[in-house]
Amino acid sequence: MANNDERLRRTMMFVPGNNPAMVKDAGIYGADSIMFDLEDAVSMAEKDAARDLVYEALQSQDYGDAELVVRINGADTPYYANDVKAMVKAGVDVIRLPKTESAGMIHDLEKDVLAAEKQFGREEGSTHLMAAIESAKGVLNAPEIAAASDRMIGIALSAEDYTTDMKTHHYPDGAELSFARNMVLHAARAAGIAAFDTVFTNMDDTEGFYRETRYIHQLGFDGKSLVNPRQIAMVNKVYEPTQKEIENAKNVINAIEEAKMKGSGVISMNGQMVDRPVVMRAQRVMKLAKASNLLDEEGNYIEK
Ligand SMILES: CC(=O)SCCNC(=O)CCNC(=O)[C@H](O)C(C)(C)COP(=O)(O)OP(=O)(O)OC[C@H]1O[C@@H](n2cnc3c(N)ncnc32)[C@H](O)[C@@H]1OP(=O)(O)O
Ligand SMILES: O=C([O-])CC(=O)C(=O)O
Ligand SMILES: [Mg+2]
Repeated sequence: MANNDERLRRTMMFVPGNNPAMVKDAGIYGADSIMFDLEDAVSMAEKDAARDLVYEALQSQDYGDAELVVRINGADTPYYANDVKAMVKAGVDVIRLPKTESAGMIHDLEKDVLAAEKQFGREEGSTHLMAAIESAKGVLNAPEIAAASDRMIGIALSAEDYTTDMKTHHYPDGAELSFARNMVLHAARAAGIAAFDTVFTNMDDTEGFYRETRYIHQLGFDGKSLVNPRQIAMVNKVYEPTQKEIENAKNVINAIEEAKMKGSGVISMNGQMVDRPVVMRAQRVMKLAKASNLLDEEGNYIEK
């Protein structure tokens, strides 16, 4: 299993790498992961300046507990080699490869990252990777891509490019994304890594954003790529467990602890069987409850 480090990744916010104010303030909004973009948000003329800006920020800014991700330019561009070197040198947590179509692209990136880790004295294996799936070919190869490296922490569906490749666009009901979402999600789960849903670009359509987020939460995605800080609280709201779910999760965890002391791995609670999968779901509920500030010091539910 790859880097399934149990970190919560509900929100991965794109920050244009050429915007000094946005890069500087990116940590104040509370995203689980901050993703500096060197690719499509940055014009050709600004590629080198954006790389320098993000490199400096990674060295000097305090982004708290957020995971720091950089979307580099693809290997078929003249920017890729310098992007990889600079981001590894800066000690980024995760490199996101855009428009990934094969496991081979991840293997090539892995070699380049390892060479950079050696060159700059970084711990070997410390730079994690993720892939954006943005085409029919990428979707069909998603299982191999997700399992391509022990450095992989996740894969993301990127619907803007994907729907263009499929000769359609991102509709409100998302029917055109159904196959891709299910492929990406199954590929990620089979590889033991995170799955991220696509960006939602209409900032004024709050109801549409909630509808889409509730849907991908129900499917089982870890979270979404975002383009705007206003979307963070909305995603967190959807991922927030209810009081009933929290109380049930606590009861499950207490019951299984008691059962373990009696030497049993399965028990019945209020007539319902409690075994490993139920306990794992309960643990995830408690982690989400904690991240949503819904627990006091004793782990009891607190009304917000
Ligand atoms: C298909 C793809 O490849 S998507 C990925 C590439 N695209 C991007 O990275 C775009 C990222 N998003 C943005 O640039 C912006 O959110 C836009 C252009 C979509 C909207 O911008 P605005 O209308 O200014 O947004 P809004 O009014 O909500 O901004 C509020 C505050 O949040 C800041 N902000 C907005 N978006 C971001 C962001 N993505 N990262 C960091 N800060 C941001 C603004 O600078 C502003 O700060 P201020 O109050 O200190 O001035
Ligand atoms: O990765 C993303 O979510 C944004 C993106 O590039 C796309 O949708 O094409
Ligand atoms: Mg794209």
